[in-house]
Amino acid sequence: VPRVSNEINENFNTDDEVLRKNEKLLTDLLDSMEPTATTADEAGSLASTCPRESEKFMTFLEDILKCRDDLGDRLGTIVSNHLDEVDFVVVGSGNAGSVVAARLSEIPNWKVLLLEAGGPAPTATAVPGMYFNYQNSSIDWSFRLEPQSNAFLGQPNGCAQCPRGKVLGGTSVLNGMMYMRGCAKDYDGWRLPGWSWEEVQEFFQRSENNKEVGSCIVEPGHHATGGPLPVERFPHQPKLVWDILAAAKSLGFSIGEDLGAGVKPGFTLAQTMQNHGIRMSAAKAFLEPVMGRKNLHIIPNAMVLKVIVDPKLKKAVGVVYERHGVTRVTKVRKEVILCAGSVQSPQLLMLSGIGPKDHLKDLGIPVIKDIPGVGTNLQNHVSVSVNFKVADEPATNLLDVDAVKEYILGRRGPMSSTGLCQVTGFSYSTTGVRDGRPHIQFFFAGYNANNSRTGDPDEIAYPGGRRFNIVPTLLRTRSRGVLRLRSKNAHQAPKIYGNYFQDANDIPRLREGIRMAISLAETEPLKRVGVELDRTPDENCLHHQFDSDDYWDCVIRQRTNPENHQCGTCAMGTSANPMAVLDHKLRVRGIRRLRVIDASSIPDIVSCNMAAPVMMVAEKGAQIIKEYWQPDKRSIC
Ligand SMILES: Cc1cc2nc3c(=O)[nH]c(=O)nc-3n(C[C@H](O)[C@H](O)[C@H](O)COP(=O)(O)OP(=O)(O)OC[C@H]3O[C@@H](n4cnc5c(N)ncnc54)[C@H](O)[C@@H]3O)c2cc1C
Repeated sequence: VPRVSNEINENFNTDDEVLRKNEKLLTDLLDSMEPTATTADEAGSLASTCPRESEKFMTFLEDILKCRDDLGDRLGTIVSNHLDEVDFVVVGSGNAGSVVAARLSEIPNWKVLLLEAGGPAPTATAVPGMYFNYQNSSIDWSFRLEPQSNAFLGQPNGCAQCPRGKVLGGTSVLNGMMYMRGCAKDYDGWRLPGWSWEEVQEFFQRSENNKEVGSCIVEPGHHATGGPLPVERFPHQPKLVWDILAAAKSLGFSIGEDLGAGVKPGFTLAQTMQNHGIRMSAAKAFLEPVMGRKNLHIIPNAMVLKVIVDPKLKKAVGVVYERHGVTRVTKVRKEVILCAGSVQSPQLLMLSGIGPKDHLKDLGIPVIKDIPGVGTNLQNHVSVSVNFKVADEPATNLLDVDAVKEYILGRRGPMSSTGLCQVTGFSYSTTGVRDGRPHIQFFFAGYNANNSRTGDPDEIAYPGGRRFNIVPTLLRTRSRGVLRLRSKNAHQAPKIYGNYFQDANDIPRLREGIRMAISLAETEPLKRVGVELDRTPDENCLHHQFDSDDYWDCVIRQRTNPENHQCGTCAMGTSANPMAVLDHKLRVRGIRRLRVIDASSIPDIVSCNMAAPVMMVAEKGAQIIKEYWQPDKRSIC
């Protein structure tokens, strides 16, 4: 191995002959490992996610990755035939749908059909270093927000992006894998029976296989080891990660918080939803191990067009879906469960005649149930990216041949992590109430091993030195967005109005986050390694003095970054709340046999990333369904 590694290092460049030679060396190297099978048909190639000049190397890399069957999506190899009638139809295989389908199919005499609009996950999505590659690719719905007069002004056409996974595993195939739960006040504040922080812990833990129980990052009593979802820190950290944590410590923040035990002010390395350097999407964690179940049927590339609701009985009786141009109907004996996410669950309800009656009438959709709250209450975190540089550090490529070998041979090295994205921090703002819920979260981005032209360790990825970003993020904003149908065509993306910065406190508070990010960069541990604010002014804010409050407010409006934590568009609520779409058992109000279980069901956004909370909702939702249909068996599994 060392001999081959050295030769490749010495010789690697874009020259065809050398490339072929190195290919052979790596092939020989790989041949000495266990033989592996190739994966099923894939939605998008790795090379297509990179600039054209990287095509040769990235194609080569993808071929190597495909040699490892621990990376591929085995789910895509099994495609169910159409079924006329089942017990449950689950729509969408994302963070929620994978959990719901896996849990319901634990009951052997329940026939469960999972319909997913996307196909199998491309092999390289399993590589944490490729975290950013697949946004805006063929497995991303690539939604866009409607333009606003005071936000994302610098984005093309004033439209911000809203990535969502269109693939088996949904957005859990695109996300940053960070695992965290929010804090007690978040859930207690929902004021819904059965959903307090204390009551939902059981459902977080049901999913979890925490591989670091007993380590300093895992507080005793909050975690479990028996679930399908591996949770642990990445095997690799760039050195700057430790400098950032030292910097936070020097500002008085605690370090090494357990984000599963309840987020609080402090900085830490997040535990992540991966298994020693392999992304564990919800599909991979929950569905792959049970894909042999005879009663679990999965149909990828099946786009649900609407739920069929009996208008007299007010009862869901089935779904209409389309696959490869053919439209089909599947009926249900028990329930339809929408797990299509915050954008498409409300879209599907409205397409099915359930939503604000005036809006439906305007589009010529027959109204079956007037529920004004459908599509309202859209909540999200909002952030802005601040650029820093590491003076004098050349931005050499982190994806080189050594990195490939380290990953292929041991699932270690820069490809086995998301670089700086694994660090996060929480803080109160100086003006907000300190009630246990932090106001600002910090994300970081940089040091990703995700693209290379040549695989040469000396290749410069970005001219002008190493760059990274600190991304202060508002966790508690009172601004609320709305989602409306563009037309009654299910293939047309709905209109998403984010309505960011409606609340007058939001911009000053986000500016405070920017100031905190700059203070972090000015601490001794980061100054020592050459970190400094990138003082290249934003070209749209040149009319303000750099670093003045007005300048940063302008940057916030230009470079507004809607986070990826959209929720609340089919919110649970009590009968006293006229805008509630679901009751506390996730049932659509006034319609029988129809539930929504996903991020859209969450009534009030939690103080952190959303994947683990969504999976908790799914675990609890599945339990509620089991108890309803099997009232004599209260604790199955
Ligand atoms: C770039 C990015 C980074 C993120 N990073 C993190 C992170 O590090 N940690 C974290 O906790 N959270 C993170 N999140 C957020 C988290 O991933 C989402 O909140 C979560 O995945 C939402 O789960 P869901 O089940 O509601 O929806 P999704 O996972 O989006 O699932 C919805 C599924 O339904 C399918 N579908 C939709 N419409 C139809 C239809 N009509 N017919 C059939 N199928 C349909 C979709 O294709 C999709 O598979 C991130 C999100 C993004 C976009």
